[in-house]
Amino acid sequence: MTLISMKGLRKDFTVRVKAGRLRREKRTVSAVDGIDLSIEQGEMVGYIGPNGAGKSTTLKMLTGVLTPSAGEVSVCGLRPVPQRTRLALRIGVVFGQRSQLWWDLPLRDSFSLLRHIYRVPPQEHAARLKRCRSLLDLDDFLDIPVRQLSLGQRMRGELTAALLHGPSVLFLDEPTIGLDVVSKQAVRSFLAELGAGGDLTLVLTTHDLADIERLCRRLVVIDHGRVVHDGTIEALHDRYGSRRRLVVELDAPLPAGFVVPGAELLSTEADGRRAVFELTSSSAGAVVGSLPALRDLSLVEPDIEDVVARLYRTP
Ligand SMILES: Nc1ncnc2c1ncn2[C@@H]1O[C@H](COP(=O)(O)OP(=O)(O)OP(=O)(O)O)[C@@H](O)[C@H]1O
Repeated sequence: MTLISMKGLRKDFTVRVKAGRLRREKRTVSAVDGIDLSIEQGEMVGYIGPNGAGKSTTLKMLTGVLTPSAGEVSVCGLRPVPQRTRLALRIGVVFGQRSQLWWDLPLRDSFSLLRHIYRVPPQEHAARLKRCRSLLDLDDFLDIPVRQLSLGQRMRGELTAALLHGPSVLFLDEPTIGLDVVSKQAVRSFLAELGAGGDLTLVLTTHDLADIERLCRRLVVIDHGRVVHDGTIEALHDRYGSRRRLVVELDAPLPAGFVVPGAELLSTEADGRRAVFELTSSSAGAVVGSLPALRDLSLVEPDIEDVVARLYRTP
């Protein structure tokens, strides 16, 4: 079942730019420039792109914060702006930079207020909160006012707040921004656990590609407000010719002019006792089989950061 649909979605902003010492002229910025996309129930989609690509603007249109300039958008069968109140019951939203919690209240009280606002039956609320408390380790800071929480603690609170009414779709804008390694892992594991149920649909924007690798089967890359890739991470590697690397340690230096068909020797170090091959069409086994005096080896998977950086640079 399609839960999110965008057809020819556009958002133009009119901005005033300096055009001389005293003059300013109007210019139109197409933040989202004709996006067609549909997302099915249960999909976990990474929505990425360089700064200013239009990610937040898209999320704002999907969540009813911004009215599109043109095109159609529907989320859970609703039109986000005119049906915003009904939509709020079906979606959860976490914008990393903004809070939906009450700054002066302890987390526990924020959660209880949200139960009243969304009119969640007490048992349902209690069951969801229990799950979040255990998966996100909330108990140590449930009674502390939100303003005194660390960023990582607050983010765990934000995720809980976004889920207590049982939304079908979760929109996350940079949920791990500024978090330390441990908190990032806690947030990712929590989201992975939620996704494992197969019911929750998740749209995630992030500049941290480890979030995507850990969570998302599908990757949508946008640039200048347009979709430039829509597919799996593997498809991205295939498209950009990413290749695995084989690093070998040898007991004797690699013979001069050493060649293996289907692999390219990228570099040698330690007087030829360490060599790095890129596997073009050959298997690691074929290279290893032809190496003299092999002591140790490791295979390095292609790095998604490199591929995405190349994609961002492609005009
Ligand atoms: N309210 C606004 N008024 C004018 N221009 C805007 C407004 N909001 C966004 N823009 C412009 O629209 C473009 C897309 O911005 P958006 O915030 O959607 O990008 P983003 O992909 O989320 O970027 P980032 O990764 O930096 O958060 C940018 O050129 C931005 O300057």
